[in-house]
Amino acid sequence: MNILDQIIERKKIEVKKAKAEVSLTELMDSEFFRKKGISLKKSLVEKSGIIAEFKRQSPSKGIINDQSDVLEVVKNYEKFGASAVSILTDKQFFGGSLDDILRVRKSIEIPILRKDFMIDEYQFYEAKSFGADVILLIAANLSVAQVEDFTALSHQMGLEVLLEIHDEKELKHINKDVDFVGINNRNLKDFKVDLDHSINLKNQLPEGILKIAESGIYSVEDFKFLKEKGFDGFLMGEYFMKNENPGKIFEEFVINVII
Ligand SMILES: O=P(O)(O)OC[C@@H](O)[C@@H](O)c1c[nH]c2ccccc12
Repeated sequence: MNILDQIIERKKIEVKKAKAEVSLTELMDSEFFRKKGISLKKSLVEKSGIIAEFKRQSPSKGIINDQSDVLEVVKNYEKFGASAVSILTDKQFFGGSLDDILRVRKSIEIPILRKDFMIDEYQFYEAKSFGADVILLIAANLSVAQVEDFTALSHQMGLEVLLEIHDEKELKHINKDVDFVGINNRNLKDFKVDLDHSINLKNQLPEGILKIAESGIYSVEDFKFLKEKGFDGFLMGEYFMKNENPGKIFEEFVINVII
């Protein structure tokens, strides 16, 4: 079984457990459930375009940073111009939790992307109730019909949708309602990173859709290359998180790419 399949198997068990512990009605009782979300569409064009990620560990890299405090890091991401923050909420493989979102929600005003493996409607209620504004759908583990249904459900709740694809056969998952298409430069099955492959795929996207380059952006040159090729947004995690002070590295990076 590849790692993505392992994650999904585990996720099914987690969702089942969460459902037994907290009902949908309880989730819908949250103050955030009734609040309007903060739009990434707007902030993507108005700010740096960078969606800066908080990620403690990953299956491909092991521990990346288990010392930094989520609140301190995302406040700095916001302060120095991030368009949004991405927070990994998978515990088993990425060391995160929904509580990380809850903890920071009231302290920042930029959108929060709940980064997880969405397979069940319940998780969308969770995302909204813990204060997320955007959710990720990964084409590699969803059917075309699931992407459509989950997009409709997200919009009903006021969540924006980032659909992640990695190869040509996933182009069919794109529908006119998704808010952003992300191209993952990293293959989630073998972890290989290839920026040229992403440019190739980007050229096959429908016109007018907001395009986000994801993963493996490890230098100012990588960023500038992808920007020049027409990406509107840039999802970056490890480059910042592998340092003791991710917010400081973010600040330096933004200064370098803006000049
Ligand atoms: O740390 P990186 O290489 O900058 O990548 C960030 C982000 O794109 C990556 O964490 C990611 C992209 N898609 C995912 C899906 C699941 C988990 C993680 C991801």
